[in-house]
Amino acid sequence: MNFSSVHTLGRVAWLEAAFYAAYRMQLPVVLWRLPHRNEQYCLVDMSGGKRSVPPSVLDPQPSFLVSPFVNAPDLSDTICLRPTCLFSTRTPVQDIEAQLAALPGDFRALFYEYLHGKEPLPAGCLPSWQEDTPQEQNRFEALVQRAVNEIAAGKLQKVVLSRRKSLPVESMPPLSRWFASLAACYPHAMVTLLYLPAYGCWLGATPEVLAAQDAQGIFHTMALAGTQAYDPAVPLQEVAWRQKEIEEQALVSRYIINCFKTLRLREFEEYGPRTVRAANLIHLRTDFKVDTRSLAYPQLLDRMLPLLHPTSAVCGMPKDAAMDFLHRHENYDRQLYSGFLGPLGVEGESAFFVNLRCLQYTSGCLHFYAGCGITADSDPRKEWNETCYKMQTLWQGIQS
Ligand SMILES: C=C(O[C@@H]1C=C(C(=O)O)C=C[C@H]1O)C(=O)O
Repeated sequence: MNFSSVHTLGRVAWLEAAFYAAYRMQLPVVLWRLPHRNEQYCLVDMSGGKRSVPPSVLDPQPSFLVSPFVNAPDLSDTICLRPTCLFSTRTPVQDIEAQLAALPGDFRALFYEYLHGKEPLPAGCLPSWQEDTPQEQNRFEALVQRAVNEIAAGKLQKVVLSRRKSLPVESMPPLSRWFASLAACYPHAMVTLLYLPAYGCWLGATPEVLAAQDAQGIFHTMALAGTQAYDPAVPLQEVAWRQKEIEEQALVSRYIINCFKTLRLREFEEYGPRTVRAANLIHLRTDFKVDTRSLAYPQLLDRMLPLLHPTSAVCGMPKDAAMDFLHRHENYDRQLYSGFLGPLGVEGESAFFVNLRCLQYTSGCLHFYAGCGITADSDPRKEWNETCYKMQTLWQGIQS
């Protein structure tokens, strides 16, 4: 191998090569780019990705956590990826090569074939967008109506209903190119490309922080709910919200405040609600911050994570009644959609995001996922349209 030619390649090519080599060898791998950052990271786990209670934020070893939507109360079904190899677009090439040396020879061979273009990167075409059938629209609108009726009967206050749209594809799509497009188009989002043997490939650009703790010990979570299409003619400060969205978002804020109360923590700061943009959509958002250093509470994230997931932004209120409704009526397995994912202790930071605005590639199909919060005032047609906009957001991002 000619090292000098390898060294001149952009580091992004190294991430791509590692992704496809791991995918071909059915090893867990994830690429990610945090909101408002430039660096992209890659983690490959040769141990296969074990399920466990999430490691503590105080654990000195970095990891990447992936939780399905349905998890145990102690989150023991979380997949914990440990790095056999972990590098970013800032890592010196010599360091990446030293890490690769620890990987098996067949992985390295594939890796360098992708890196040198001897093995072409997947280049499958984007399928054409197929409109949903009237049956699918009717089914979803009837589901929304059923939820509205149960809410009116006082059985629950809010439930978040979702659906999956599947498009057949002939060959593996250019997932890493789509990852790059999303990273370029959506700087505010957490952009992830993940492969897990049990779940296939997942690509997403999510605007929703579930829980994070930065290197300065600042804990952050948010209540994000209420959705409208973004209209560039209306400044964000002038956007008007209906009572329905205001209440729906307030329920999420109340849910988060209750989590703090469970821990008897009063020292949180609350900002908002404000209108924020997420690609071609806008939402209402309240941010909550806690200075864990001044409170001497470094493990706050460990305590909050199992209380927060799943928040009423993706499940509902009360949580058990909403989950029960979803089990009885939603009629499909969300898998990783509306679960959470993110790095733990990578360069001193941990940040978990709700897995929204995502697609899954598995066995000849692309599956798009989207949901919407249902309250007593929901209109089934508007909720249907909301799921369409959310899917289109991702669709537009990968095409650009
Ligand atoms: C469920 C989704 O989004 C969630 C639901 C929202 C809503 O109901 O308005 C808004 C943001 C997210 O918390 C999704 O994008 O699939």
